[in-house]
This record gives sequence, structure tokens and C-alpha cells, in this order.
Amino acid sequence: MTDELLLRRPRVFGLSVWDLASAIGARVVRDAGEGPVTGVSVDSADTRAGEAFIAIGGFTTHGAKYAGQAITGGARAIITDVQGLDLIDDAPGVALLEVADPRAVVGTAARLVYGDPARDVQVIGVTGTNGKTTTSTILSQILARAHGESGLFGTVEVRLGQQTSVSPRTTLEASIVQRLLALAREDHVPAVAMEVSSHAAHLGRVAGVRFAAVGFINLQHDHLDYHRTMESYFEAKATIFTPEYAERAVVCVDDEWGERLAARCEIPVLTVATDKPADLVATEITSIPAGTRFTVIDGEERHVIEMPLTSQIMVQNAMVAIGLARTLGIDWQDVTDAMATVSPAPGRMQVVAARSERYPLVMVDYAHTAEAIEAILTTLRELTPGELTIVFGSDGDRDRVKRPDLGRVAARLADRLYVTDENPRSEDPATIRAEILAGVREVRPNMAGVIEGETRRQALTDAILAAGPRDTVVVTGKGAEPYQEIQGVKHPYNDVPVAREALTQREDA
Ligand SMILES: CC(=O)N[C@H]1[C@@H](OP(=O)(O)OP(=O)(O)OC[C@H]2O[C@@H](n3ccc(=O)[nH]c3=O)[C@H](O)[C@@H]2O)O[C@H](CO)[C@@H](O)[C@@H]1O[C@H](C)C(=O)N[C@@H](C)C(=O)N[C@H](CCC(=O)O)C(=O)O
Ligand SMILES: Nc1ncnc2c1ncn2[C@@H]1O[C@H](COP(=O)(O)OP(=O)(O)OP(=O)(O)O)[C@@H](O)[C@H]1O
Repeated sequence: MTDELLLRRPRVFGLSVWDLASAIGARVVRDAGEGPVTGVSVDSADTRAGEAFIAIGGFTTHGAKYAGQAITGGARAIITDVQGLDLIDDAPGVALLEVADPRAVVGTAARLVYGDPARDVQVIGVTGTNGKTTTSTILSQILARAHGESGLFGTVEVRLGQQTSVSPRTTLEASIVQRLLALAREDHVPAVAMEVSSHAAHLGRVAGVRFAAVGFINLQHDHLDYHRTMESYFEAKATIFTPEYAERAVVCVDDEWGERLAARCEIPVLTVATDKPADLVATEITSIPAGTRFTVIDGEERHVIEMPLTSQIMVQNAMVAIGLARTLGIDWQDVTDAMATVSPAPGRMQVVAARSERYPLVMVDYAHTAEAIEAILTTLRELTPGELTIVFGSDGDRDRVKRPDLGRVAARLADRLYVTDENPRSEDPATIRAEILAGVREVRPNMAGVIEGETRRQALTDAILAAGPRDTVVVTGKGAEPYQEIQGVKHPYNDVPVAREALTQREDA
């Protein structure tokens, strides 16, 4: 995968500086240069000839400080606030526009400059604390089955048809979302499944998108460093379940937050659930050798789904994806056919070694909340005749309140615990481990079967070497991430090859 798709530009007519200014309520401080604005960027390094650079006053810096780089790149216009204008010394040949809140106009500006691409491309948004990547990955495969082609904008990848790029984050900036949708239109990709993080909803990264449908999976304890309370976290997610953003909604009512959302939604809602009343209900959930089988009750109809994904939690994700497909009019045959061969999202309940006479079951997973760890350990317990081992840590510079919770839940549900590092970032890794271990100790004061592993590679290797064929080893928290971030440096690292190397060492032993 390269980042070619993220760098590609669509062919558009663009908009005159004056039309753009009038559409976003900007004051034209100075017009200069010629020709229309043919693109929008919020990143000085990614601003090309003819494009408008929107200089945002952000959490760490002001984009206007980097206006020079955008001008060198060929910017046609700079759009910023009063503070930004003060930071720009000289901008020869570039139009200057002033707005009160630059971040708030990015979505609208990009939508207009790129010719409102969501009018021609069906965009389906997926939100929830856990399961966005899995659900949107499943949905994009159902969409491809129904329409021939589909797109996916998510944490792991950005894909349009067969072209893919590594994704820099869960939800891209509004300007890139609109640009990619314009590329989807150009490439005749009819529908795109897109993850919408709460940060994105709050920071306007989906402003300007008109969703054909939006799906809600769940709300669990996470990201309180940013949102502060569960209520405001919920409200951020609820933003897109409104007539302003979406035509219709699919809401999983397995948790109380889903019930609340469904009850207050002002757009048509289809509810989905696991073994409780809803418009679509998943029932008779069974593990089968090839994955999971369940039945969906749709009024008088029953549809048996078999999917090559392991675990009950995947059923919740599958149900939201199926609900979205159905609400968009995709028929049951396409749904069941697509589900039968659906590929998992990388690093989400990914089986690295199936259980055999020689090997334990080894899985790589991306659980990084207490609820997600609880869900996977509960599922894996059912699949484990021997002992259950978890190798885990918690990210630095992110929600630290959850760390003891992770320790408590792992101590309650796993037999052996290797507490190690994820992405310590600027924090001291030993402090993060100590915060997790404090939770572990509350549940298991004697700390039996608890090992503190100073490097993730060694902890995972030790766990796999120590496990017998009846045991299960799951390593959580990094999923498909190709790096480990320590003190600002991203070191190449991925759990899957490390687990495979350890399995080879078992062979050799
Ligand atoms: C809270 C948040 O999301 N912040 C993001 C945001 O910061 P910001 O808007 O305040 O920007 P800033 O860094 O102060 O810079 C101000 C402006 O100057 C621009 N700039 C800056 C430097 C430069 O050389 N040139 C330039 O143009 C920036 O592009 C920006 O527009 O824009 C920055 C530039 O794009 C991001 O790096 C930064 O992501 C931070 C680091 C981040 O980690 N965000 C996470 C929390 C996030 O968004 N996560 C969710 C997923 C959550 C989940 O797991 O569900 C996501 O959607 O990915
Ligand atoms: N429906 C679910 N309920 C609880 N846990 C889940 C669910 N789906 C997935 N998980 C757990 O959460 C992890 C992350 O899943 P996934 O990447 O699909 O979610 P996400 O919402 O995209 O996460 P993030 O926004 O942090 O990238 C999985 O590896 C799994 O452990």
C-alpha cells in the first residue's frame, strides 16, 4: 500500500474566490491571482497549485504559521481567522479570506469546490466505540457484492475500488473526505462505507457529507481524555444521527446508549439487536468450525447467516452492517452471499495460529477498552479447553482513567497476564504498566500468573512459548498497527509477524 490515493487530485471546475467567499461567509481581504479555486486543504504540506489553504488555529499550533509552505505549493487562496491574518507577513499573488472559525468552514468549502460529490456517491457512516473498522469492512464487502465496486474510509485503510492507501487516522479531515468522494465519483465507485469517530463528529470532519445512512454500534468507556464525560462523548456521536447529516439510521440497541439514540432519532430508524426485541434480531448464535452461524429474524422472515469471523462480538458488528445494507435496499441474497465469504478487518480477532495438536490458538486483536477486552476474553474462554493468556498494555498520552479497568477485567477473566507496552508515546512505559497492574492487584492480590513484560516483542514471544496446545494466547491493543510509538519515534512493529516468529521457535524447540 502507498499513499498515492491520498495524494491524488480529482478533476473539478472549482469555484471563483468570490463565490467561495460568499458561500462560506468570508470577508475577502484581498483578491489576487487568477483562476478558480480547484481544491481545499488544511495542511500546508499538502496544498497544491490552485487550491485554498484553510489555516486553522488548532490545539497545538496555528496553520497560518505555515502559510509560506502553502504559497510555495501554489495556493490560490488562504482562508483564516483574524489571528491567522496577523501571522501572515506577505502572501504575494494569493487571495486572502477572513472567517470567524476556519475549522467550521472546511466541510462546506470542500463540498462546494469538489462539486458536492456525496450527491453522486452513496456515503454510509459507521460509529461506535468498538467495531467501526470491522463493521465498515463488512459493509464495504456487502456493497461490493451488490454494486460491483465499493469504497472504504477507515482506521486501517482508505480504499476506492481496487486502489488502497494506508489510512493516517480513523476519520480524515473534511477536505480529504470530500476530495476522496470526488475521486470516487470520477472512478464510478457508487458507494463508500466510512468510519466516523467521535473526534471527527465533534471537530466537523464530516461537515458537508450527506450520509445515505448512518449506523451506531455501541458506546463504551473510552476517549474521556477528549470528551470528559460519557454524556458529551455520546452527544458527539449522536450529531450525525440528525436530518442535517443523514437520510436514515441503523441503531444497535444492545446497550442503553443505543436505546436512547433510537428513541430520540428524528430520521427513520431500523433497530438491530442480539437476542432482544428490535426490527432485526440476531439469534441462535453458534460457533462453527468455519466461524460463526446465526439467524436473523426480520418480521416473519428468518435468514441464516454463516460468516468466517470468530466470536459473538462480531455478530453485533455484522448486524449493524446487515441493517445498513437492508436499509439501503440491498436484498437478502446479496447479504447472505457476501457474509459467507467476508474477510475480517486486519488485526481484529485475527487468527495467527488455529488450535492444533502442536499449537495453541493464537489471536491478534485490537481491543483497547475494558468492555472490548471483557468481550473477547469471554468469547475466547468458550473456545479454550486449557488456559487463557492475554498480552496487553495501554496507550500513552491517551485516556489514562481506563488503565486500572483494563487490569481488573483481564485479571478477572484470563489465567495468565503479560502486562507490557503498547504505544507509550511521551509517557514513561513503567508508569503505564504500574497503573494497569494496580487494577490487576485489586482482583488478584497474590499476582499469580501475572508477568510484567518490558518489551512487547519479548512478552508476546514468552507467552506463546509458554502456552500448550489446549491454551489460547491473545495479544490486544495494537491490531494491524505497523509501528510502536515511543518518545515520538515510530519503530516498525507488528504483533502478527512477532507471533509467527514465536510459533516458529516452538517448532524448532
Ligand atoms: C484532537 C485532534 O484530533 N487533533 C488533530 C488536529 O489537531 P488540530 O486541528 O488542533 O491541529 P494542530 O496540530 O494544532 O495544527 C493546526 C493546523 O495547522 C496545520 N499545520 C500544522 C503544521 C504544519 O506544518 N502545517 C500545517 O498546515 C494542521 O494541519 C492544522 O490544520 O489536526 C492535526 C493535523 O491534522 C492532527 O494531527 C490532530 O490529531 C491528533 C494528533 C490526534 O491524535 N487525533 C486523534 C485523537 C483522533 O482524531 N482520533 C480519532 C479516532 C479515535 C478513535 O480511536 O475512535 C480519529 O478519527 O482518528
Ligand atoms: N461490537 C463490539 N463490541 C465490543 N468490542 C468489539 C466490538 N467489535 C470489535 N470489538 C473489539 O474492539 C476492537 C477494535 O475493533 P474495531 O477496530 O473494529 O473497532 P473501532 O471502533 O474501529 O476501533 P478504533 O476506533 O479504536 O479504531 C476489536 O479488536 C475487538 O476486540
